[in-house]
This record gives sequence, structure tokens and C-alpha cells, in this order.
Amino acid sequence: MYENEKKVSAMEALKHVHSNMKLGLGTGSTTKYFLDGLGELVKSGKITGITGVPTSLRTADLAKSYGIKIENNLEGIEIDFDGADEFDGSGNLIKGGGGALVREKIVAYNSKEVYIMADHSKFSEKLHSFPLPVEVLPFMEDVTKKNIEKTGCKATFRDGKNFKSDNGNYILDCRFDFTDVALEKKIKMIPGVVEVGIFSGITTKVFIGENEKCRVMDFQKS
Ligand SMILES: O=C(CO)[C@H](O)[C@H](O)COP(=O)(O)O
Repeated sequence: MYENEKKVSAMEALKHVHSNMKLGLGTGSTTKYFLDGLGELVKSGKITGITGVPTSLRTADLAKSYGIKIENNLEGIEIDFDGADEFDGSGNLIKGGGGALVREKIVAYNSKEVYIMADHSKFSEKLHSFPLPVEVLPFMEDVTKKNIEKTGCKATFRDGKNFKSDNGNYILDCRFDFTDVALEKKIKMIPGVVEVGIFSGITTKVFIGENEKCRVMDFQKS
């Protein structure tokens, strides 16, 4: 859905990449348009010397297929390019729809700038529509689920525990009436929780595909 808008947003974001940059490489279908575009520029030699930190095994494979140098342990990431499942007017994000939230948050948190690419349907005045992904250890997971539900949600193991993240953990999709960003810390404190798919105070820009145009929202990284 909205594939052209995803591509429009990715191509606009791609304009910020030049040779010899250290990049965060996100996960998902929108970021794939970005990686496909970057890959063509690398293959043609128009851009050289890129090093990327992939936020998932599938992103690593895609980057490698284009000859983009990847590192799993890199400092000084200049820009992180990623998607989102939902974003609001303050640049708060819900991420993890593709199960990559742990590595995505580590990369985003350690990047000088975070550029998010999304189609217009991902915008909400208040975060509420996308179930909040929470990554939990495969140990005492049922009681961890109950502890998370005490924060006011209905939690469901993704694909009935058949889905495992690249880190070998389960993902719980948590339905709240309203996803208050304060839930990030509250849920993260629960033993067994590895990461929470709320990204708050981390976004620098959002590139929003709207039909054939791209609108850019700017946020100061706190
Ligand atoms: O957070 C993510 C993966 O964990 C993705 O960035 C998010 O799910 C958006 O994906 P898409 O661009 O396919 O809608």
C-alpha cells in the first residue's frame, strides 16, 4: 500500500547521502527503496566509500548484494535512515513492525541524525493505531507478557511465538487505546523486556511521501 509514496520519501532522503559517509541502515519496505537507490549509486560509482550498520540480517544481505561495506560495530554514524510504523507531530515513532526494533534503536540512539522515511498513512495526531512491538526474552515469557499487560494493554505473541527476532527473542504486539511515550520507560523496566518499540526524542527529520511529493518535518534532536 502507498508504495509510490514510500519510494518518493526514500528518494528525497537519499539526496542527503554523499561519498565516505557512515550510515545507519534501517529495516522494512520503505527503507528497501532507499537501499535500492543507494545500491545503484554505489554500483555505478557515483557514490563511494560508504560504510553502513545494518539493523537486520535481511538489510545486511541487501546491502552486501550492492557491494555496500557493512560493519556491526561502528562509531560515528552520521545519519541513520529508517522507516516507521507510525509517527506523530513531535517525531515520536512506533517501530518494530518488522521485528528489528532492538538493533534499530541502538543504531538510532548512536547516530548524529535520524532520518525517517514514511508514506502519509503512517502519521497520527496521537500514537494509537499500530500495536506497540515489545521484544522479550524466550524465558519466563508468559509471565513477562502478563506483567506488560498490567500497564494497560492486550499483548499477543507475534505469529503465536513462531516469530523470532534476529536476536532469537519473541515479539509481543501490545494494543493500547493510546500509546503514551511514557510507556517506553515503564515497560523497559519490566524484567524480561529487551526493548520497546517507542522511539521518542530521537528523530531529526521525517520524509513524508504525499502522492508524488515529499514533505519534510524537522525536529531538533534533544
Ligand atoms: O521498524 C521497522 C522494522 O522493525 C520498520 O522500519 C517499520 O516496520 C516500517 O516498515 P515499512 O517501511 O515496511 O512500513
